[in-house]
Amino acid sequence: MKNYKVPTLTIAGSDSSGGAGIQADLKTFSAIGTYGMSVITAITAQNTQGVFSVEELSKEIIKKQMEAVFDDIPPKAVKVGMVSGPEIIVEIVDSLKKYNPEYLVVDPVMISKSGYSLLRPEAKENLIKYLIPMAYIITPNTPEAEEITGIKVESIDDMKKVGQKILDMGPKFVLMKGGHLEGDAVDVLIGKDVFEIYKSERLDRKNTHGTGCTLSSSITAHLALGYDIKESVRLSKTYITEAIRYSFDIGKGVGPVHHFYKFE
Ligand SMILES: Nc1ncnc2c1ncn2[C@@H]1O[C@H](COP(=O)(O)OP(=O)(O)O)[C@@H](O)[C@H]1O
Ligand SMILES: Cc1ncc(COP(=O)(O)O)c(N)n1
Repeated sequence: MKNYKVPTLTIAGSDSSGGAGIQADLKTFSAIGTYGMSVITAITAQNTQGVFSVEELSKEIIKKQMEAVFDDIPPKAVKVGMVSGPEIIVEIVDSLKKYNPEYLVVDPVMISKSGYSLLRPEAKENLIKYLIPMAYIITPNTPEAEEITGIKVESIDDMKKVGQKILDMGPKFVLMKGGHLEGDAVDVLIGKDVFEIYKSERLDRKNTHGTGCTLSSSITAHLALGYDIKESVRLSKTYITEAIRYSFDIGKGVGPVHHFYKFE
């Protein structure tokens, strides 16, 4: 059930073309029916054809944004996306520890669909050491899961094995996304006493800019609305599948998914 008075927060990078990052997150928070807020970590000059430049914000302004939000409108659930550099991660982790939100969804954004690195290599260690262990749920795609564990992921069996390794790093749940594998689009949810497979048909679509951002924001919004983890992932898997089905051509490259397909 929608409730536009339930606050949700995204801590992520800005995508000037509106298909991924903060912009996708806020659209998703609204489409699912929550009150969306944002802490911007970095600004990208980006469109459907690629990422052309990235400028990180200072850790001071990130801290101030977190204070401003949490002191006034404590979010029910928080999502972290692009975090860019090692100092920013430390700042975000410190603030999250201080405010201790009920649900923390971590989307370990590393490389854009267009192949641009959105996480500086020297930031990987802090992501693994500090951010991943505090997540309620982390949502890696297969290349990200490989980066985190150093193990190849080429099958659903690999997703289970590597997902378990990531679970051992401390998060409560891991959602291994299988969009980069062949065949059906299969995601695997792993927790201490939880193991669920979410399968959908693979849609033959070119416009998949922002799929990961949209899925993790949808999970965040559903958790904030009171759904449990399995139901939040199930409803979000349906949402992303339909958003991909109705994705559309805008711009000259890889266009966005349709966040508001339900409202057409
Ligand atoms: N062509 C597709 N058809 C249907 N679902 C897809 C397709 N590509 C990705 N998905 C789904 O979209 C979500 C994002 O997946 P993925 O592409 O693995 O992550 P990311 O966008 O972070 O790279 C997952 O639920 C995945 O199963
Ligand atoms: C600011 C920002 N955050 C995240 C992504 C990843 O999205 P995708 O993997 O769909 O390119 C992106 N391109 N830009």
